[in-house]
Formats: sequence, C-alpha cells, structure tokens
Amino acid sequence: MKKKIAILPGDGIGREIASGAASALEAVGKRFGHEFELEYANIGGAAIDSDGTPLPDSTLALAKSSDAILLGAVGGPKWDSLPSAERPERGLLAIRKELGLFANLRPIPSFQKLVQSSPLKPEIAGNVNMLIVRELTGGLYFGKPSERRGENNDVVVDTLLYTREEIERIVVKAFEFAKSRDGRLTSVDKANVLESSRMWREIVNEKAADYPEVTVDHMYVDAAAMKLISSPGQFDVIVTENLFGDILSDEASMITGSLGMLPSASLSESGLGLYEPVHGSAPDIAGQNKANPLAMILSTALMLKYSLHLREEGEAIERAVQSVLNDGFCTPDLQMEGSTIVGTDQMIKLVTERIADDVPASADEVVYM
Ligand SMILES: NC(=O)c1ccc[n+]([C@@H]2O[C@H](COP(=O)([O-])OP(=O)(O)OC[C@H]3O[C@@H](n4cnc5c(N)ncnc54)[C@H](O)[C@@H]3O)[C@@H](O)[C@H]2O)c1
Ligand SMILES: CC(C)[C@H](C(=O)O)[C@@H](O)C(=O)O
Ligand SMILES: [Mg+2]
Repeated sequence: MKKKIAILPGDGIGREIASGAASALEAVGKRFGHEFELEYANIGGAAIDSDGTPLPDSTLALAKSSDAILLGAVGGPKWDSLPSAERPERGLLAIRKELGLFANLRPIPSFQKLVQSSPLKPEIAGNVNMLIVRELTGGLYFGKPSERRGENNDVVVDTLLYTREEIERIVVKAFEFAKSRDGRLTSVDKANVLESSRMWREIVNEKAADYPEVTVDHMYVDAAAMKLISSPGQFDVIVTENLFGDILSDEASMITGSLGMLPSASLSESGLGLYEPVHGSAPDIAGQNKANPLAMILSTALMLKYSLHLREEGEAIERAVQSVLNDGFCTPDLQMEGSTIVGTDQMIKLVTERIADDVPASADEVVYM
C-alpha cells in the first residue's frame, strides 16, 4: 500500500524530532510491506524565513493532497517580536482552521516505568488512562474582534465565540470516544461565569440522551485543574473548549511525567488528520540533542491507527517505545531508577530498531488510544 505523508517539521526541536517520525515510518514500511512517500514542507518560523508567511500556499496544498500530516512544533524567540498576525503560531492555527481539524485528541496514560518522572505520588499518577478531547478550531483562538483599541492602544479585546454546530460536533465526538472506552465523560466549562459555557453545558445535556451508556458529569475548569492533580484516576474522557483544553493538557502531562511523552491527533469531519506532539518547539533545549522524540513518534503511531487504519502497525510503534523505556533508556526530561540517559538521535535509533524487531507485548502495555 502506498500512502503520501506530509511532514512539517517547523521550528526548534520540531526539526530534531521530525526525523524520529520519518525513521519510525521507514521501519514500519519495511516490516509490514508498506510504501510511505514522505514530502516535507515548511510551517511556522521556518516558513516565515523561507516564504515570508507562516503558512505558505504550497504547504497547505501539500497537506490537502496528502493522506495524513505530521507536524513537529512551531515558534521561537527569533520571531517573538513579530505582530501577532505574523507569528509562527499563526501558521499552526491557520492550518488547523483551513483543514477543519476541530477534534484534538490528547491521550494521557501513565507508564509504570515512568512513575518517578511525575511529581505526583506514585499511587496518584500510577493508574491513569484519560483522553482529553479539545475543541480546536473555535473559541477565543479564532473569535473576532481580537485587537488593541483606543487612542493609546490601551484597551484590548479577544472574543470567545462558538456556534451550536461547533459545540455539537465536538461533544458528539467525545461521547463516541467515551462509549468505546470506559463510558465516563467529564465536560469541563466555566458555566458559573461564561455564557458560552452555559450553552456548552446545555448541549452536553441534550446529547447525553443519545448515549445512555455514558455517565456524564460537569466540572468547572478551576476545579478540574485541581482534580487532575489530586485524583486524575477519576477521569476517562474530558471534553472541553479550545483554551481550557490547551492549558489542562499541559498540566496533565505531568501525570505521565513529561510533555515530551504526549502525542495528539487532530481530526476533521472528512477524516483528514494532522498528528503532532502536545509540546512546543522548546527553544531552551533546541539543537542540543536533548529533546524527547517519543511524543512525535507516538503521534506517528496515532496517525497509522486513525488516518491510515493500520492499527497493528501503530501498536508496533507503541510497543517499541514501551520496550525501550522498560529497558531503562530515557531522554533527560524523564527519570527512572537505574536509567541510561540517551540523546534524541539515540532514542530514535533504539525505537526504530525495535519496530523492526517485532518486540512482544509487555504485561503493562500502554495503548494510547
Ligand atoms: N504545537 C506547537 O507547535 C506548539 C505548542 C506549544 C508551544 N509552541 C511554541 O513553542 C515555543 C516555546 O513555548 P514553551 O516553552 O512555552 O513550550 P514548550 O512546550 O516548547 O516547552 C515547555 C518546556 O517543556 C520542555 N519540553 C517540551 N517538549 C519537550 C521534549 N520533547 N523533550 C524534552 N523537553 C521538552 C521544554 O524544554 C520547556 O522547558 C513558543 O513559541 C510557543 O508558542 C508551539
Ligand atoms: C502554539 C499554540 C498556538 C498551540 C495552541 O495553543 O493550540 C499549542 O500550545 C498547542 O497546544 O498545540
Ligand atoms: Mg499548548
């Protein structure tokens, strides 16, 4: 089977970890007899430098003509002083909007082997398997007006806007995931203050009638932030609006132990998917061979499962990652007893070799989604 994959490395560690995705695909292709045609394009700061815009038309065209898209990360100090409409992050927001990638899935599992990496007590962090379903193309990120005003530019407005349809489709997506998992859905909002959250809650309650097998509860976002730390094991699927989901997923990464461990999938109604780590371009460690490439490699596994419908192949990557961690290898962002710290390149090599080797499933296997 031949599939075309767009790879958009972006900036900072995005460029270092993207090679992990390519190596993993090469190993999967060899072992399972698939041909992956990888085409690279710029996005973010790299695209500002090459084309003068964070999302060149050619990058968007490549993404649209591909079977799936892999993205590293965008942004960095070099472009931080640009006006907000010209920043690297705008390229990321624009590709999400242009491709209609409204459903961002961020699985948060605990790995037994990594339990020391979490600042939480092992009995709290050790038994978690949650999925954050984040709305990705609406809310404060896209509402207009969003501008500085007044004679001295000292008044500012951002707009949190959602249509009923936008909320319905993400809520339905979350119910579907909850139905196929543990049957528990937590909708996170701020309905004690925000009108948008009141409509969100109304829609969740309406849709609940179609999913009698799913138990629904509502939680205010401030309380949810606390519960993620005090009792993360209580969550199965969380559904929430764009900004709340952004913040809560970085917080939740500390349950697994590092931002460098969290992959994500962003899906459209047509089925096109973009896969990227939850983390950013990490300028503080870029170019030092210190970045954890596993979030990117695990995003590649999600791509195989959710866009290319190659579940066995995706699980082969997840199993290879697990096996490398079980043998005590980790990048500097992780902590394990008796571990061997390796760099980005070596971690990529270790995982790639084990994809080729067909490692057996381990007893504490983590399946991301
Ligand atoms: N999806 C994206 O492209 C994305 C996501 C978040 C932030 N950003 C951008 O990235 C830039 C830096 O933002 P930030 O520093 O707030 O967030 P960040 O996620 O880049 O980094 C936060 C911290 O986590 C560490 N970290 C992140 N990924 C890691 C990995 N794979 N391995 C080891 N350590 C890792 C970093 O070293 C840093 O200390 C900004 O320009 C921001 O806008 C982009
Ligand atoms: C870089 C930024 C625009 C982005 C977001 O806020 O969505 C990032 O933080 C993420 O989580 O993917
Ligand atoms: Mg974020």
